[in-house]
Amino acid sequence: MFAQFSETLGALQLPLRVVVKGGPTLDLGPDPRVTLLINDLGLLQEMQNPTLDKLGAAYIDQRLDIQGNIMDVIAVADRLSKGLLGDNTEPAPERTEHDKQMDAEAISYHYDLSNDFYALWLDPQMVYSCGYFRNPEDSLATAQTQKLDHLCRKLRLKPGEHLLDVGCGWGGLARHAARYYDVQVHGITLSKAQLALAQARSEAAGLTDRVTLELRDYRDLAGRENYDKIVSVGMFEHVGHANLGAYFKILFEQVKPGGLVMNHGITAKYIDGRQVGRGAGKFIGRYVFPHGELPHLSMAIASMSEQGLEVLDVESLRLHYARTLEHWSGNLEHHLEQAGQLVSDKTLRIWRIYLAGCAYGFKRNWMNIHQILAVKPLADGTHHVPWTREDLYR
Ligand SMILES: C[S@@+](CC[C@H](N)C(=O)[O-])C[C@H]1O[C@@H](n2cnc3c(N)ncnc32)[C@H](O)[C@@H]1O
Repeated sequence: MFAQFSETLGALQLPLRVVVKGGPTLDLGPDPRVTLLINDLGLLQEMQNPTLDKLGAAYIDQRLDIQGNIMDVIAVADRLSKGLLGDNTEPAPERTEHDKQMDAEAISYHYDLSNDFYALWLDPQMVYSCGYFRNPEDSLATAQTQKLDHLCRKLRLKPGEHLLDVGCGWGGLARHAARYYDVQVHGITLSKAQLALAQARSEAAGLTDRVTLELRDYRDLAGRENYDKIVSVGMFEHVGHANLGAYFKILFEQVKPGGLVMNHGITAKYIDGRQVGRGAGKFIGRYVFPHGELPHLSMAIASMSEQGLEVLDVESLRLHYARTLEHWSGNLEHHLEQAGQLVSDKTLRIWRIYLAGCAYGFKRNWMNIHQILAVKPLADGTHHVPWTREDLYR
């Protein structure tokens, strides 16, 4: 078994050392930077068909341990997987009918994990979405502040306006918009842990007169045309293809005529949803974001348009997200010991792979992220959005 394994993999010349527990050690190429410690011999057989979800699962289940820089580990795993399996793509994953209970459970699984754990590797504002790097060398904190401001500028926020933040996370955008743009923000989230900390932070910042945060599903927003502007950041990945139309319909109904809607979210590489990354998406769906779904940009735009939202502007921030994830992953790697005291070993293994793997995937164009700005036109079809983008960059 080991001879067959070494023959198949040796040809790939990977900078990889394989150490079999209680057995031999094998270098699969010169200068190994990554070591795989195989705790379960059965894995050698499975590694003849090394999809990334299988490799990830083996690590999570402790059948496999890793040594080396986590980014190198991901790169080597991908080379190994690609070397044996090629570039084949899988059909689109099965989509689920999302209901409120299913979504609440999925959100709680991910976001109610531990605020202290997230605080270890996010920026000080705890913004959990792609940053905006004016310069690739910007710090994470700078990039996140720039992103919050980029969104507020795109929304052309004016003092006294009412802003709905759908999926407000730990409230970073709500505080930024209230503090610097003097708007009234209503933020909703499905995570109890997020809400508690977001509320505490808005109280500590003395912003409770302008920031109202609550536990609420977007489907439970009451009334119509309550808001001048709506922003949704990193949330629509949880909506599901089946509910995309209903989601944008709610945003359309909630915004006043002439108001702007910003949808910032991750989008699929291919229109038909076929998967890239040899099982990477399967891993994310199984361990990280249950029932998460990525629509293609064209699908999001079509769905917004169908609901009456006129798309004005689209910006891809793909490489910004790769950089953001590199920061998150790097921060987590620097705090592994503390993290191990806050979450289980299994969770820590999952999040290590997820953050480094997504940094790798965004860099390689396995998925994208788009800010889509739309307007709900006035009754006569016009609107008052500036005729150029010049104001955004002044
Ligand atoms: C990736 S986080 C982004 C948080 C925040 N926008 C940020 O950029 O830091 C996704 C957010 O969407 C919220 N969310 C997901 N599904 C939701 C739903 N059905 N209704 C309301 N909020 C939801 C989650 O609770 C979480 O706050």
